[in-house]
Amino acid sequence: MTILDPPSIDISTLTLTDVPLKPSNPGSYARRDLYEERQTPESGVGAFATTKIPSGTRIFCEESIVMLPDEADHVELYNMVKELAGEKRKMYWDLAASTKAGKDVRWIDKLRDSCDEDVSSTFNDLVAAHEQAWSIYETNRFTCKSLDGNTKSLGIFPQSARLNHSCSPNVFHRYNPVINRLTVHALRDIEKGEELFTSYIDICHPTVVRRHILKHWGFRCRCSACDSPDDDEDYRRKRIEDLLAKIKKSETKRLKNESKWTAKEYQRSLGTVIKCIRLLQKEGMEETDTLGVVYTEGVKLAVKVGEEENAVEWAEKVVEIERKCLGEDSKEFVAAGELLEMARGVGAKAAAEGS
Ligand SMILES: C[S@@+](CC[C@H](N)C(=O)[O-])C[C@H]1O[C@@H](n2cnc3c(N)ncnc32)[C@H](O)[C@@H]1O
Repeated sequence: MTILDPPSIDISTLTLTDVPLKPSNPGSYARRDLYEERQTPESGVGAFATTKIPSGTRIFCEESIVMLPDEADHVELYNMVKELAGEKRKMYWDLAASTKAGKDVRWIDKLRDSCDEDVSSTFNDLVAAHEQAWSIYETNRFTCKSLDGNTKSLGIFPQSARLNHSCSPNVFHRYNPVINRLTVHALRDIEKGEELFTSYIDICHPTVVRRHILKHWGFRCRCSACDSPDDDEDYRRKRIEDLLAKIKKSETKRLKNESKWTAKEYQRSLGTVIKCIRLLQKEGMEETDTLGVVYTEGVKLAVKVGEEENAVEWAEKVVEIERKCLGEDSKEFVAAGELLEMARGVGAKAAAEGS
């Protein structure tokens, strides 16, 4: 097939509302049959596998106990935490608090204004309680994007909040707006006794940037990627970060100008995608969702340059990656299925035209 033939489904116009999402309510759970929480020597409480956990297993599927818009302040948070009852209240106040008080203290004036009785003797205690609640919130909150991706909230999921960080994680977390739960999946087989680590940050940054961002949580990461004496590994992560930015930029350009793109432009973008895939594989990031994102762009480009076999193979990988990282009830998995269908359709059409 030539570049001028459009694919049978134009993915550039596919929106989330087109994706047939399964309505489901899977309940809220943490698989305590698979892991236990215990104190670590240097990282507070952590979660440890008590049995072998196969790759792709959903270990947590948790509802938030606190969820606030991105721009909420100390007073709004405290008012929400105050309403928590019983076990949820205890869970919240038991969580780690690692962040320091911020410089913006406008919320203190707001708090004073909202106190309608004379609280002058207890006001300092009230401020300290607000600061503690805020530090817990900042240390443990997860980003929660709405189904259309346009609204960002921050939620507390108290069992998943016990997961410590690694820049070479063995589990993957994401808020799933279809089921309104945070899910955590095993990225690979995890052996009994291993600690479960998720990543709090974008692991494609080089070490110096990761260290800087992780200061927010008040620790220095000692994972294999951060302590690696291999400078090449750091170089590869920096290169991956650059390639991902390049892929994003060219995708934006392509979507704006699809009809005018030349074969050369498609080929050049595909070359960048292939380089990025190789580096992600070399860095051992083969199972992460990032690779799924890169393969997805690869599929869209491959169908345009007539590489239908690659397109189908990569789309199959996207389906497997999304199943493993996010599960079949995620919008990403459903979209991956659509992508595979499109790639197969284009392949079949090309084969029919060639025969
Ligand atoms: C979301 S909590 C994780 C659970 C926490 N360990 C606890 O005791 O509840 C984040 C905090 O855990 C600690 N932490 C997480 N990952 C760590 C790591 N790799 N090394 C040292 N401390 C870590 C830091 O204090 C961080 O602020």
